Amino acid sequence: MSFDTLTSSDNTMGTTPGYMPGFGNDFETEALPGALPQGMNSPQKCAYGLYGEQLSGTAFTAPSHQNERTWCYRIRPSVKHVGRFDKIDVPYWKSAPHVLDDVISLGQYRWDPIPHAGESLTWLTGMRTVTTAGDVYTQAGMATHVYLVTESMEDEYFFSADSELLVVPQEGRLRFCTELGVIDIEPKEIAILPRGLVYRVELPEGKPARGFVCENYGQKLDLPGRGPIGANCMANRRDFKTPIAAFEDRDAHSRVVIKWQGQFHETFIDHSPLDVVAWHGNYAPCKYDLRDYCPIGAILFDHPDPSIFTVLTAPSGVPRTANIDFVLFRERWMTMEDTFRPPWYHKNVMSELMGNIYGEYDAKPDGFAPGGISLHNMMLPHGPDQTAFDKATHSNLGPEKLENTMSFMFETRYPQHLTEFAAKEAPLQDNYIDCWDSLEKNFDGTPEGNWKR
Ligand SMILES: O=C(O)Cc1cc(O)ccc1O
Ligand SMILES: [Fe+2]
Repeated sequence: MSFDTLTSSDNTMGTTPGYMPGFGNDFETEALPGALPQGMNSPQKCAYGLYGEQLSGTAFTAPSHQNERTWCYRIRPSVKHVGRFDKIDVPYWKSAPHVLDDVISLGQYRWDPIPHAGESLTWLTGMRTVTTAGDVYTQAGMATHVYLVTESMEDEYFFSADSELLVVPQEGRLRFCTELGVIDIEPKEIAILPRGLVYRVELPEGKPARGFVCENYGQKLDLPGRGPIGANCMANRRDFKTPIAAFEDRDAHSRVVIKWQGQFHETFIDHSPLDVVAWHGNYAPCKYDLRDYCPIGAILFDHPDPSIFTVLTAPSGVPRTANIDFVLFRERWMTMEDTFRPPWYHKNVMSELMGNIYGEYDAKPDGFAPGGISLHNMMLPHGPDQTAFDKATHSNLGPEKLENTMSFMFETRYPQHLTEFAAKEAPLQDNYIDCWDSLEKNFDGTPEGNWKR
């Protein structure tokens, strides 16, 4: 294994991150030989003069198959990475409950891609909350955001005590220099940043980046149970990648920003907090390539529920009713016979926020652009637009490959509330609901119906 260690003048944490395969594994990794204690967690004196420290992601007493924690061996303990806190304003990053009197969230909404604003924005200042759901104070619900990043964070670090972040890039690369190692992602990949993990976000190519974030206030994202599908397909555990240890021993005046109970706080220190030389455990960030997702689908007739495309799911406490399902609609074959193949018209007790990563989504060939977002809130009817309906009802149904398509859904049991940014600043399509305007009555009392097209 190669190690990315740094000199005190280096700010990059290496250029080629290394990863370990597996989802939720008990990993161990060291950036200096012998830095990781063997057979115990808390030796009287740690090698290299390091401090031992535990990062707990679940209650100490959580059932053992769910218990997550990581032991870090670091240059300074985390208490040295914070000082006194001052509240700061991060005006576009909102948390639930955030229900506005003059904004109507009841509706079907769609946005054009949110453009870069022409101002210099970091991961923190470039986060634009679109919806919030549930309640951050009680660790239930989520928020959805679009990030518009044009600048790397420099001598600035962040962690969210409120949430785990699921990051879905749509344009440009990102580098997460975290306490536990470095993760690079680009469009078609995702990253998961656990609650409490300190990191800095860089643009490794210096090019602006845009993408989507699902902020999970609740229990951690997990792989869905496959039930009768068995042990393979959908997202396979081995395809998730967790970074190897990397650290900085760097003295520089630095700002640490913490999101805690929906509010932002800053504190200043005189060194980099990314100083974990070795670690072991199962509470760690990871990345996943969405091209590794192996969809399971209908092979004779009918259109199954989209839950078959669940990549990750976060429980809510109500059995099989997710706080968040992350669902992927990617390239796949359509083979169903005598079937209306695109998503059916429906109303859903869950609320559905979708984003287009690239290409065309089969239910919305018109107007749902890459980078665009749609929201079909709890119990709001929706379904294919006129173009998709016409194709689905009149085309010959041979096997057809849906090519050049990758959209996703953040689905939650909680209704989603629009922020002021989403309702008033972002490029909301006023005419979105017109996409169903021309759907006609084909009913004429005869079994054949009166198909005008
Ligand atoms: O509304 C949508 O486009 C998402 C969706 C897709 C699908 O195949 C079935 C149901 C569903 O909500
Ligand atoms: Fe839907």
